[in-house]
Amino acid sequence: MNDGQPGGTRGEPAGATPDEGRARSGDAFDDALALVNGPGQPRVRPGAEAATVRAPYAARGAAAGEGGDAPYTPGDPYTPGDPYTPGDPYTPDDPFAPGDPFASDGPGAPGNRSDATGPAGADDPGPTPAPGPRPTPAAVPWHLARDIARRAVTEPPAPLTSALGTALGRTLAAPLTALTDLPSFDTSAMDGWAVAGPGPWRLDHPADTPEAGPPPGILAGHAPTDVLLDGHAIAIATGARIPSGATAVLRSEHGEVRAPSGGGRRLYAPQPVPPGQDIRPRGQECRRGDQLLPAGALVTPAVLGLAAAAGYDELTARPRPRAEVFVLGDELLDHGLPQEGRIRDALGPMLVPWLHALGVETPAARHLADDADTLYAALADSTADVVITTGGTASGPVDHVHPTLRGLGAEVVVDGVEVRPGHPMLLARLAPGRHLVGLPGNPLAAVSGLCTLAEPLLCALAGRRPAPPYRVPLAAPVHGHPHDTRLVPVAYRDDERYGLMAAPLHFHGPAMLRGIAAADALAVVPPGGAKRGNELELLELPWPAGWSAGWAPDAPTDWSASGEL
Ligand SMILES: Nc1nc2c(c(=O)[nH]1)N[C@H]1C(S)=C(S)[C@@H](COP(=O)(O)OP(=O)(O)OC[C@H]3O[C@@H](n4cnc5c(N)ncnc54)[C@H](O)[C@@H]3O)O[C@H]1N2
Ligand code: MOO
Repeated sequence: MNDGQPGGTRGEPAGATPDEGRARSGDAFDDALALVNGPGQPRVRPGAEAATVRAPYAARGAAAGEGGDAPYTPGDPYTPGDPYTPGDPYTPDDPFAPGDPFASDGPGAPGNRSDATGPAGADDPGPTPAPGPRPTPAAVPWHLARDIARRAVTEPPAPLTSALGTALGRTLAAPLTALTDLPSFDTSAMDGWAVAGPGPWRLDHPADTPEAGPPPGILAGHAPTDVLLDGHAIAIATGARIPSGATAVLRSEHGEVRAPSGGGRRLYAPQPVPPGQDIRPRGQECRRGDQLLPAGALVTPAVLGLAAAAGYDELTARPRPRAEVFVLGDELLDHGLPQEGRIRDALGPMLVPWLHALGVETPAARHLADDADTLYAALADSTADVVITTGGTASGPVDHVHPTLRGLGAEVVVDGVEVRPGHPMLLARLAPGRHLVGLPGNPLAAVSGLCTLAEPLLCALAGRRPAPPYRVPLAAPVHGHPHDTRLVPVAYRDDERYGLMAAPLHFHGPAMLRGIAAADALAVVPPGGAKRGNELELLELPWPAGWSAGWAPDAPTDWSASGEL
């Protein structure tokens, strides 16, 4: 079946000959994009302004969202030969294009779990309750699934008080209030002279310093006690405390020192010096007691710096959630080339650092044998806040997740989500405060489950606020599933005419990682699809936040623990 690869030669980038697709731009990202989609476009990271809704088509009214090809005028820079245009091979090969053979994975396909548990149609007798001590819920819409996952946490783990450095990546449990005014004294913003009143000024030497040579002046860290008299000046360094009586600071490059014949030194300024110039007044940034950040803010390196400046030695913050990853599947290899029906584990190497990037403490993934007893023991023994399993969510002969959850008496909170890929994902409550997220085994389906269920759950466990929805217009149309939401890898591109846009990437089949590996985000495509120019919600991939929070991936997957392969 077509697993989402573009048309033309199977496995070649869409809209390009094989050679074109592999042209190198010299830029790693453009090369990656070219490998995925054909010749690349410059990469543009969204800046602060990009966090707001950008609506390049908004002025064209409803046509942008509903009116066929209305937004595309002749001469549109995307039309001829653009790798993302409607005529691009991307479109007919889309897994949800009518008549696409991939549709056999769709909702009408025989044996599709979602059909068994999804919303009832006119003749549908409704979901059949699964056997076991607890009824299992029907598949839920994608937005609802995220909401349920977020609300599954009734009480995040108790906050801990620790030295500043160890609070990195935790979440503020209470607002950060200033313990001092900032700056805590009137401060010189420049190297130069503190002056009192209008010039020229008589240059003071601090007590006990020789008259000859440049006056040492007031340095940062000093606490001047002498009052600066009107008509006097004294050298001062950036960050030094302004002496009382001073009215301004004159920058060193703006003043001239002369030594008149009568003795002493005089300081001249070519321009009048306005009162307050280059003085940072006490309390300019905050007053003691001001709220600097709300509870729920992530403790980033910048937050640590602010907290230190504001007088904190310790922070009280909610700990990073602890997750464990169990990789299921006897077919998985941890090294070398796929052989004899066995394939490489793509999920252990991906999920653990992905969780680190989300600010989650996660040891190396454990590979468990496809054996119900092994899974039962591992789940029963785990003390993690969240256990993440991969594979075994469907109803194959070695899909043990559902029966094991029943055996453990776990409450299945979400059993299937109306999203492609990844619809067999699940969320279960193992015990009060402990959850399991079951990710489907297909690698992009696992990413979908991670973003749909694990990320909101972990965000709530960390006591963090959910990020506000982020919407960007699509650079090309995307087919929709008839009933389910789709998550499609996209890369940002900067459009001369329309600004930031999200370009859908090829190789988005459930078993493929090639698209997501080149992506900036996953676009949330509503049932029925989206046209070019439609603004779609994006789930940004967490790399910048994760890497800046300073975690490195742990040791590689441990394959040797007892009871495991
Ligand atoms: N009768 C049905 N069969 C399937 C359905 C269904 O609704 N009814 N859904 C399909 C969908 S959609 C998905 S997704 C998968 C989910 O299957 P499981 O979660 O049970 O996963 P597995 O069967 O173990 O594996 C599926 C696929 O992924 C490969 N895999 C598994 N783990 C890894 C890994 N760590 N690294 C790389 N690849 C992995 C595995 O070899 C399989 O090819 O079920 C469908 N079937
Ligand atoms: O399409 Mo499955 O949902 O491959 O995850």
